[in-house]
Amino acid sequence: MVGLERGGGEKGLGRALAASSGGGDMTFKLVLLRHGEGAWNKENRFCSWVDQRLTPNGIKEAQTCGKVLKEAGFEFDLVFTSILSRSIETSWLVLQEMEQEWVQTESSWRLNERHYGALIGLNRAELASIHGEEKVKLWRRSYDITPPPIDESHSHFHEIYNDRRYNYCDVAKEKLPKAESLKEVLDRLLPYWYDVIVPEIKKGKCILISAHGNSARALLKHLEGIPDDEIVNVTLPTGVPVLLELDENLHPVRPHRFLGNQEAIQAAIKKVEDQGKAAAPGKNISVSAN
Ligand SMILES: O=C(O)[C@@H](CO)OP(=O)(O)O
Repeated sequence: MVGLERGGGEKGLGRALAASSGGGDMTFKLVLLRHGEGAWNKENRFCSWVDQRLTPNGIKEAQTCGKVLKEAGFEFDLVFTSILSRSIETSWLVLQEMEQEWVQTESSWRLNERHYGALIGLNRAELASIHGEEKVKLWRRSYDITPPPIDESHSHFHEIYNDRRYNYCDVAKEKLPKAESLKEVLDRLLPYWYDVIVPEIKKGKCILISAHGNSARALLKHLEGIPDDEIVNVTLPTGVPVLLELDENLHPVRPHRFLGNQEAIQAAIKKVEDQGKAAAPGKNISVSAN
C-alpha cells in the first residue's frame, strides 16, 4: 500500500477495492469529508442547521480536496451529502475538480450537522468567556452532553423549521431534533448508514460522504470504536478528505488518514480547536448554562 509522503505519495490510493497482501480479502475504501469553510465558520458562530454558503476560502478548500482526490486516483461511484447547502456545494466542487460531475448523489437530513439547539448563531469565543472554555469544549466535543434546546423564541427557529427541505425527511417535522449530543447524532445517522450506505459499500462502490464536522465525527467514532471519553479529542478540519479502509465486516484495517498536505492539515485542526478559546465578552449572548 502506498504511503502518505507529501509530493505525490498518495497516488494510487483511490482504487475502490484492493486485495490485501496474501489472503485476497477485500478492503473497502470510503472517503469522509467535512464541507469547506462556511460563512459562520469564519465568524466563529455555531452554524448547525442554519443553511450557509461556502466562503471564497471554503470554495478553494473544496477545490483543493477535489485535486487531492483526483491525484490519488479516486473514482467515485456514489456520493452522499446532508441536505444543508454547504455539504452539497462542497460535493459539487469536489466532483467538478475531479471531472466526475455525473456521479449520482443522494442527500439525507440524517447526515446533517449536529443540531446545536439554543447555541445556534452564538459566537464560540464569546460563549467561552462567559461560561468558560471547558464548558464550551464539552458542548462542542463531548459524546453525550446535549446543549439547551432551541425554542420558538430563537431568532433562527422559524427559518429552520419552516424550510421546505424538511418536508421531505423520513420523519415528521415535529419529530426532528431541537438539540443533539454527538450520541444523538449517531442515533439518527446509523439507520441511514446501515440501510442505505452500507449495502452500496458492500457492492464494492467507491463512496464519498460529504458531511459536517460532527456527523463525520460520529461516524468515525462508530467505525473506529473510539471510546466516549476520547472522542472529545477528535476534531476534523474543513475541506480535508479522510480516508477509511474497511474490511468485509466494515471494521477498519488501519487508522483513518487525512489526505493532503499534512502540515497544513494539522494547522487547520488547531484553528478549529482554537475557536473555543475565550475572547472578550460580546453583547448578544443569552443561553442558560446547565
Ligand atoms: O457550527 C457548527 O455547527 C459546528 C461546525 O460545523 O461547530 P463545532 O466545530 O463547534 O462543532
